[in-house]
Amino acid sequence: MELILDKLTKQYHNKITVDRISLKLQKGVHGLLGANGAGKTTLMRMICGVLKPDSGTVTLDGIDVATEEYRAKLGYLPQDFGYYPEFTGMDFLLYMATLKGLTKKQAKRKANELLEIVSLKADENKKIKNYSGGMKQRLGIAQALLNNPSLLILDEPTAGLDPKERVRFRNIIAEIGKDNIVILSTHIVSDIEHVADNILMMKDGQLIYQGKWQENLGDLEQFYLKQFEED
Ligand SMILES: Nc1ncnc2c1ncn2[C@@H]1O[C@H](COP(=O)(O)OP(=O)(O)OP(=O)(O)O)[C@@H](O)[C@H]1O
Repeated sequence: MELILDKLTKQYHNKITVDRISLKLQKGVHGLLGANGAGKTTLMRMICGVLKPDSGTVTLDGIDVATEEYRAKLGYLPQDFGYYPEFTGMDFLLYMATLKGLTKKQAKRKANELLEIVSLKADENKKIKNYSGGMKQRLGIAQALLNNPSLLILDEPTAGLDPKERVRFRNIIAEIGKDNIVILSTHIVSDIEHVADNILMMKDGQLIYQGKWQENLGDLEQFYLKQFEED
């Protein structure tokens, strides 16, 4: 399994938001770090095919991002994910499963399985408006997993989670990353430090670091802060 970005570029007005990013990613958890405005969301939206690049390509095992075949392999939790407050967790997953083309029987089976994985089984009949931030995020991950994606994209998924939720979240992500490609963006180093197999660091639309974090470079947090200090 391989995700390939080739000179991916997006410009808004006079500002290049994503600047010729080329990358090859295999299975594992990839942590995308960058300050607010670095271009993370723009990059992720292009990887998900919801935003068309000005130039460059995105392919998963040779399949182009603009195809139905690619979409079938993709799971996406956007930053501004809209939940339906009056739905229960179970209803929401069944609804999303229908949108993704699962039959009623498949939907039921999958929803049950995922609620178990994200530890929401006991709360499946509670309305989402009564869920905590962490519970909503876990439900968001569950909906992204409905189609057994081999590529999972999570945009700032840890925003608003308390420390306990963060740990729980990390464990879920690590498990999924064993067999799939997971890309997760954040501006908080500690969110990915212990879970990411690979670090991607973005600044002003460019990748300034890519690879396993090398201990000889020192502390990741210090390195990260230094990159953004110079501005
Ligand atoms: N639709 C748009 N029109 C104009 N400018 C945009 C648009 N989307 C993003 N930008 C600009 O592109 C830059 C990068 O935005 P982006 O959301 O990709 O960054 P980010 O790293 O995800 O930051 P954040 O964590 O704040 O979401 C910002 O300067 C933003 O104002």
